[in-house]
Formats: sequence, C-alpha cells, structure tokens
Amino acid sequence: MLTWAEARAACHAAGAAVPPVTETVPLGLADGRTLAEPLVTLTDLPAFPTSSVDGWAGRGAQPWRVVGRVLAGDDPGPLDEDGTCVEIATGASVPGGVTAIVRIEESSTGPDGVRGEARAMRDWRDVGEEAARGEELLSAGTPVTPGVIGLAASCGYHALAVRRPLRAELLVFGDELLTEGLPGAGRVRDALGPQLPAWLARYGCEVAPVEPPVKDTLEAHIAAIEAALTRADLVCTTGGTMHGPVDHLHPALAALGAEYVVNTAKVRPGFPMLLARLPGGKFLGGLPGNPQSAVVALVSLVAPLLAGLTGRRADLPRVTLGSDIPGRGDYTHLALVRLDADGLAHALPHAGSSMLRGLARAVGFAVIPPGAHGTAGTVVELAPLPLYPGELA
Ligand SMILES: Nc1nc2c(c(=O)[nH]1)N[C@H]1C(S)=C(S)[C@@H](COP(=O)(O)OP(=O)(O)OC[C@H]3O[C@@H](n4cnc5c(N)ncnc54)[C@H](O)[C@@H]3O)O[C@H]1N2
Ligand code: MOO
Repeated sequence: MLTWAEARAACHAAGAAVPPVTETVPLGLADGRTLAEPLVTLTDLPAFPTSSVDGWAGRGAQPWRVVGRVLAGDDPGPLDEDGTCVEIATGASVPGGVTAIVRIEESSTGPDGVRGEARAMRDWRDVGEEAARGEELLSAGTPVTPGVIGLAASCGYHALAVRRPLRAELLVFGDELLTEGLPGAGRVRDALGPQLPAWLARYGCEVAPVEPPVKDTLEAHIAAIEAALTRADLVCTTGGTMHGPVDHLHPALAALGAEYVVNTAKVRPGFPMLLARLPGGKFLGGLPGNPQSAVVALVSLVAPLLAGLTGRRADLPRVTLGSDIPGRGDYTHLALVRLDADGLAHALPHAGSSMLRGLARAVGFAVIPPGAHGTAGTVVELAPLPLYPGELA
C-alpha cells in the first residue's frame, strides 16, 4: 500500500503525463484557467518614460518658463530649451530632454516662472523598469487569477493560451441512498451527489449534472462507468470501494481493463480510496462511501491529479497547530481543522468518517505524518478544501 504522500505524488505524475490540450481564450474568460505557455511580455513595462505625479517636467536650471502641457495619453515632442517646462499629469509620457519633475504641491509659480525642488527619488518611471520586452513574467502552469489577467492586459495581450477545462462526472453508488426526504428505516440521504460536483467545480472542472444513484449490480456499474467515460476526462465514483457483498467497483474496473495508479493508501480516514487509469487514458477516482472519507480521497487523489492534468504544481500550504492532534500509527492522519482568530489550526469535533458536521466548518485537513503526533505549536502541511477567501474562518 502506498503512503499518503506517495499516493498524492503518483496521482500528480499520472495527470502530468497526459499530453496537454490547449485553447486560446479572451482575457475576460481566462479567470480560473491555467497558463499553457509562459507569459512573455510583448512590450517594455512601462513602454514609455512615465510621470508618476502631477507637476512640472522641466529642463535645466530654474525658474522654468511654462511652454505647454502633457496629459496622460499624449505623445509629446522633446523639451529642446533649458529653462523651460511643461505641466505634466500622472501617467503622462515624459518629454525627451526633461531633467527633473517637481510635484505640483511642492512648487511655486511666480512672474518669472516655476520653481520647486525635485525629490531625490525621481518622480518618473523608466522604460522597462518593471519588465523588459521578451521577458518571461510567469511560467506555464501558473493559475490564471484576475491579477494575472491584469498583468497580461498591461503586457499587450488580448487573449491567453490556457489549458482546456477538464470535464468531470460523478457516479453515486448505493441502493440505500435517498435523494430526498428524511433518513430512516435503514436508508440515508445521499450526501455526496449534492456535494462533490460543487467541490469539483471549485477545482476548475466542468461538471455534468448528477444522475440518481447507480443500481448496486455489477452490470449497472460497468454500464454507468462506460457511459460516463465517453463524456468526461475524469469520472468520480462514491462507495463500493471495499469488498462487501454489493461493492462492485473493483470488479467493474477489472472488467473495463483499468490499471490502478493508486489502490488504497496508508491514510486515515479514507484508506480504500483509489485512482485508476482506463484504456484510452481517462481516469476514475474511486472515493469511499463514508462521506468524510470521500472528501479525504478528493483532496488526496483527485486534487493532485487535476493539478497534474492542468500543468499546475500540487504543493501544500502549511499551518501551525493550535491544539494537539493524535497520530494514527504508521498511517497519515488527515485531521479536520479550522483556522481560528488566533491564526492557528484547531482540530474540529465530529470528525468521524461517516460525519460531515466537522467538515462543514473546516478549511481542510492537517496532515499528521506517519509515526508522529501533532503537537500544538508545530507546523504541518494542510490538505486544503477549495474554499473562497470569505469562507476561510
Ligand atoms: N470489513 C471491513 N469493512 C470495512 C472496512 C474494512 O477495513 N473492513 N473499511 C471501512 C471503511 S474505512 C470505509 S471508508 C468503508 C468504505 O466502503 P465503500 O467505499 O465500499 O462504501 P459503502 O460500503 O458503499 O458505504 C460506506 C458507508 O457510507 C455510506 N454512504 C455511501 N455513499 C454515501 C453517500 N453518497 N451519502 C451518504 N452516505 C453514503 C453508506 O451508507 C455506508 O454507511 O468501508 C468500511 N468497511
Ligand atoms: O477510511 Mo474509512 O474512510 O475510515 O471510513
């Protein structure tokens, strides 16, 4: 059985080995995608010497005689004569020949012209100060954020080469599952069909609507997986990862000729998790049926696979523990934590693998390595849930 770290790495490598599919999209549609090519600036930044203040741009000794005005957007000719200046606006192109810029509020205007002291730190930006034309600013594999879009626009781009979004589909297994109403009489509500597509969408996938649970027969499992694979790059399934009387996932994978990238991992909870590669190169993530374990498998296997498939890295952030968290022997313990106002990661109660009460308040799972205990004050990796910033506390 692979360690948890090995399982993550295997999933990332399996995704990274798939040849990329690239498309070019307008900047306005690029948010959330991944750069397929390095972002190389098409221009010097700034492209022209730029005033960073409102004031006077003059040449030679003062007082300066005012000979004109340069606004942002103008393309001024040079100042040819010593003792002259132009009124200049923030963002305006600095005329050739200018030797100093004086801020408006640090100047005085008299009958003989303009006087004032230029600051030691020049109030204009030189050509190429931020970047030189042809310079690589971001590498391929960088997630496209609004900040990246803004940078690309200022570099002269109107579209970006990005990875195609991945199509994901979820199949829910379990005849005991109800899709509406109250649980009872041996039946529970399906807590994964409504939840996992939303997590997958947050990882950037296009997710097909979920169908009602697949019947607990081998034939129904094979048919559902085969059909989903015709549409999706990644099929996730829930339940049936063990070897109970109606656990059909492994036999279905065998019938379909799948090979395992990961077949169980030394992690608690969620060890029956799996990732399989189907003939044709598509993937199936087998998430255990216990609802928290399914999400553990999602962050453990599916997240690094998706990172690999989109050319992203799969590094984990770190958090400082605010409370002691027991280890799980030679298994990695993924412990639900929330970030409290003290900035520390605190273990959450209600963390049983069949429960979602802790998960619903969590930022992710603190990673307690094999053979260790988590003690308050130590720094550990966090396997994060894909939350939005306002959801982090
Ligand atoms: N003999 C053993 N039995 C089990 C072991 C073991 O080591 N030996 N491991 C347990 C662990 S750990 C897990 S996790 C589960 C994984 O089982 P499956 O992936 O085969 O899942 P199911 O048996 O189908 O379901 C398990 C549990 O989860 C409930 N479930 C399933 N799907 C959903 C859903 N969509 N929403 C809500 N709840 C769901 C299901 O009703 C069961 O209670 O195996 C243990 N058994
Ligand atoms: O690993 Mo199971 O996921 O403990 O419930």
